[in-house]
Amino acid sequence: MPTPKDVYIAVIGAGGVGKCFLSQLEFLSKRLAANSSSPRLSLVLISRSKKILYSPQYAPLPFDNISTKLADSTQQPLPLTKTIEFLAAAPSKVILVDNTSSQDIADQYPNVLSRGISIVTPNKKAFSGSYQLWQDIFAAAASSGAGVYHESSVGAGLPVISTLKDLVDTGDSVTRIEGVFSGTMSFLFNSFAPTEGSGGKWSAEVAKAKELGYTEPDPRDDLNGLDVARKLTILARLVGLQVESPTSFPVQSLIPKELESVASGDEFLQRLPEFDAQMEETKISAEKEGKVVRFVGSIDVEKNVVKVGLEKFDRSHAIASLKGSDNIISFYTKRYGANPLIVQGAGAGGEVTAMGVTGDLLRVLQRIS
Ligand SMILES: NC(=O)C1=CN([C@@H]2O[C@H](COP(=O)(O)OP(=O)(O)OC[C@H]3O[C@@H](n4cnc5c(N)ncnc54)[C@H](OP(=O)(O)O)[C@@H]3O)[C@@H](O)[C@H]2O)C=CC1
Ligand SMILES: N[C@@H](CC=O)C(=O)O
Ligand code: NA
Repeated sequence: MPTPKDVYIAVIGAGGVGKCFLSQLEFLSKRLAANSSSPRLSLVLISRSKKILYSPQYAPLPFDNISTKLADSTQQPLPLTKTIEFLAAAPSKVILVDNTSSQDIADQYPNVLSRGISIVTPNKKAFSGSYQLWQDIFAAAASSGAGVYHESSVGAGLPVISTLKDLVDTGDSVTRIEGVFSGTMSFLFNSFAPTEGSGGKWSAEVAKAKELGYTEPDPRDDLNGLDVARKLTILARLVGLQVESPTSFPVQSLIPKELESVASGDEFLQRLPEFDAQMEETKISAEKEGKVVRFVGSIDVEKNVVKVGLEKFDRSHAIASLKGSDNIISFYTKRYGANPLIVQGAGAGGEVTAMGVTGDLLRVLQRIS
């Protein structure tokens, strides 16, 4: 029999972020179990595209070798609607952790939340899809009392969304947000066009970024600028701008014209070396001015202008001298004046992204238990 302290956890997606999340969840549930007044976490469902592992009676699934057990599971996959039914029927509170980049799952958030199931996720699709979906999500959460948290949807585990919410909720007036919002783009330009030395080949750096787990499941979603556009859409909405979609403002794509219609991400990566000369030209043109090129985004709140694309920077500029997959996000506000509040650090990677998801899980626990 469940006790009021039991909280059931369902995890969809066990890739780069999902696997790291599971090990952090194991750590957290052990830590909470050591304190008798803390909620007791039970993992009751885990799934991937074509695999599922769940306990029909909501008995906790043991954590040991959970990814292997999922891969070997012979349980019949449940359609998403059945998964939601299963969770809604649980005899205790439930938190759904969406570690996918699926739009289909994101579209179900209003339904999930209206059934009283809380959500934590690094998936940007729900919060940067149509403005109607954004409104439906927060309306469903408000009426059911379920929590919805998505810190890792911008700047991975960096405290970007929580910082912006604190600024807004304490009455500061945010006038401008700008910086480097993509771990992949940061890594690519820091290694392809470093402030010192000559840098690697563009296509080879793209392949490395994918291997390191920085890119979206399909790296074209990073290179076409859409990933950054999604993050800016989320931040713009949080400061009150009614941005309709991530394609409703100027976004520069780095996908060569000739590769725009290739069928798969793998074919795209295979053919990318044919177009290295194009990016090389962009780099050389900046070098001729003594500068380096970087992929940045900005939101001018007062003018309601959002844009994403390449810009040239002096080598001494903070954006030019970032390292690895670091993001840098500057919040200009009335309270902070001429010196912005700056958040900086790793903006991609399984562990740091999962940390933002696990931190959000803690926030939901504080709220519902
Ligand atoms: N990687 C990073 O640094 C960051 C990632 N994020 C976000 O985190 C999320 C996960 O990224 P990442 O772990 O790198 O991606 P991966 O491609 O490594 O993992 C995605 C996982 O989701 C599963 N999946 C996809 N579609 C479905 C579906 N319809 N039903 C069930 N499972 C599904 C995949 O299963 P299968 O393998 O079986 O197909 C896989 O286990 C994305 O939304 C991404 O934007 C956010 C910040 C940083
Ligand atoms: N692909 C994204 C992952 C985090 O959102 C990035 O590189 O920033
Ligand atoms: Na974040």
